[in-house]
Amino acid sequence: MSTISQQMNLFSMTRMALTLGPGLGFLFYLHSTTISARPDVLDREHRVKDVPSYAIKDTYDFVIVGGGSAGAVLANRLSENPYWNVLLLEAGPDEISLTDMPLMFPTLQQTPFDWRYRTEPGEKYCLGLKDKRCNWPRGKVLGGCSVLNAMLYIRGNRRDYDRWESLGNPGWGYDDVLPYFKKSEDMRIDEYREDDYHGKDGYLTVEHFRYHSPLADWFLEAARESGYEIRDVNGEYQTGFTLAHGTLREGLRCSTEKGFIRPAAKRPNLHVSLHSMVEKILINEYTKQAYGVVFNKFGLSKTVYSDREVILSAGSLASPQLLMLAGIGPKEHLEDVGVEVLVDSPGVGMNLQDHAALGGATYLFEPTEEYDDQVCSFQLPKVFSTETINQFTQEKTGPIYWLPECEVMGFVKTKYENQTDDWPDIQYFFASYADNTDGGLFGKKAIGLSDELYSAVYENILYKESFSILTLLLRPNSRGRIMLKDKNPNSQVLIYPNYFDDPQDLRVMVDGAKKAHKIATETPTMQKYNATFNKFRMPGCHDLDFLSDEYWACQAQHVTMTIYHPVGTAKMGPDEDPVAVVDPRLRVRGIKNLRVVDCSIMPYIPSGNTNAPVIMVAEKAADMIKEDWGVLHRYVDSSEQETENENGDDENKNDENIELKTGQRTSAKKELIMQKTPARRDMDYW
Ligand SMILES: Cc1cc2nc3c(=O)[nH]c(=O)nc-3n(C[C@H](O)[C@H](O)[C@H](O)COP(=O)(O)OP(=O)(O)OC[C@H]3O[C@@H](n4cnc5c(N)ncnc54)[C@H](O)[C@@H]3O)c2cc1C
Repeated sequence: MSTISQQMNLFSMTRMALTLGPGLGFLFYLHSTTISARPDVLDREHRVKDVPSYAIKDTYDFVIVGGGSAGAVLANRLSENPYWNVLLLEAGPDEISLTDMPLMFPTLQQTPFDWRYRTEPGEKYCLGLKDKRCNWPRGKVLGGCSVLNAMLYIRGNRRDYDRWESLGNPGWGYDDVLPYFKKSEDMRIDEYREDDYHGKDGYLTVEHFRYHSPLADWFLEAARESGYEIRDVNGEYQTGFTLAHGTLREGLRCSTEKGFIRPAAKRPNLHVSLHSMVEKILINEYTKQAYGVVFNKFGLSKTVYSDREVILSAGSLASPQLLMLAGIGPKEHLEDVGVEVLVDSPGVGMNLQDHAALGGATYLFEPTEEYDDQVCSFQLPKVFSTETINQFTQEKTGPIYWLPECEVMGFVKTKYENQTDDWPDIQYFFASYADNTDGGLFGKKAIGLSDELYSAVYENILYKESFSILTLLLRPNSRGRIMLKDKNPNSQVLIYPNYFDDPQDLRVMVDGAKKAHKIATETPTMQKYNATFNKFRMPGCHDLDFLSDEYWACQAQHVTMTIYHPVGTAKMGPDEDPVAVVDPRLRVRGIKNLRVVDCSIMPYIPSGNTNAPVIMVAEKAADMIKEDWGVLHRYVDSSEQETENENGDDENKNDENIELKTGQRTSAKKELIMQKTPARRDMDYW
């Protein structure tokens, strides 16, 4: 490093250290004012009560490990049956008021709500990040990643699910899963409420973000000028652009904790135990039957037994870890780390897929006079103000309801994709935010940008009006892997994402980034605001022609950003597939009474963000579990229900035993015929 860049680096670090105090001061003031002025955010009445250790029973029908996106859905749906007792074990705490606020999205990472994973270093990715390792945030909180995520509601493409089915997974085609997307959804965007692709009676509320900057309109207009449709990308067609749809209720985050657990929190047959780190799945080595778990709560080890099933919903990193620790995994690897092999399951931890993005594509622009008194892009000194806090606490408006990281989203096809097909291979996040606009306080820390890169690329354009575009690879060919570090359940797994292992992934990314660049610089709308690419180059890419294909590829390999969607590490598949870990009913092969229900089971990553898909997976899994245990469950969709009502039937006729009265929901759209079914035990195991 030259002396000039060393000095720049030192200046940058000192400046950040000096601005950290006021930044954190803002957060503290916002948090404390919200507590006193916004009881609706705290929602004390509906919050879950952590079951104390002494009240935890010895045995439950179902023990769910992990209260994240999927686990929360299961806890609700399984405890709909009043004859079943359900225990949900979550390693983290409950949400807090800051997690509700869309603007706070990047500030939640690298905090105690985040497991703070980091990938192993590689030669082809994350080269501009600290130690050449990417940060992989994962929610350690009730609601899991749905509490840390960017709230973007995207389902993926019809073809994704048809492909899952074609691999030998009956019941997972698009026409089968669409009813479950609809079942979970409480669509509140007026124009989509009555549409065939959306549901309005589910627990997961979907809205537009309440606050937008003028850039949102410019982005949409630029996309239109580039020939793209503005449409519902969760509807009949996916290719096109849209104002972001968010998992939001009244403008605030609708995590699965808020959506699914709060309405069920008062059911007597559901126990939720927080701060409960599951360390071991108990499996009878002779019968190969799962019968409970060992977990640690506040330093005390506790064992609970399951009468029916243990369900792993600990996410794509921890579920394969717990399987491997229980002796279910690739034989050689288990032997290497000294775990006794129970089932040689070569697919556990394999098939890791993630959406990698090309980060750092920053554009400067000049707003015209009419925007003089407006916040255009997110600029920390303008947005972190008492006025913003007052708007939030007193008027329920303002930038706290904003997600500058993605105002507009697009799905496009590169030259490598069939142009007549509606199966885009690239997704864009058009952001009225860039890493220079927060002075490095949050984004830099969350991604893990190196000090050297930050000072070289951003220090000269600090707090200037800027936007950025994230280009994301929707269907990577590269595959990564999760491995155990050792036998200790508290050790984090080793993550090898292997981004760009297949060179075609880099080619697709480059073509996608160039298309985005055209939208950003060659459309009349963007030219009106003189949008230009940040001229300060990536260290490591200096020698390459600026914005040549090689330069874009180099940038992708330096600022490689996870879009936080790891999937596939315990994939489902038919018996013939030797690396399928679970069957199409999500039962772990070779073990009885053990299922995996979370992102791990996805054989291929969906073409879009993964929260809505995993919620769909959990909704469907809950029905499969009910079916498998002889509990008839029929979901009646709205049209059928209306006919029944016209015939004079009481719409709540089967609901008297079902405690669904908390929250805003009615359970009128369901008909549940519950019967007490005996647990199937092959032997007495304790
Ligand atoms: C920063 C970020 C931004 C994202 N943005 C979006 C977005 O905008 N839109 C979108 O659709 N998706 C987004 N995602 C991805 C999406 O949220 C996840 O794919 C999804 O939430 C994963 O759900 P899951 O149920 O598989 O796992 P998780 O939600 O991760 O749930 C796993 C749960 O298990 C708990 N757990 C783990 N190990 C143990 C243990 N041993 N004992 C007890 N509990 C345990 C964890 O604490 C966690 O609560 C984002 C994710 C992140 C992290």
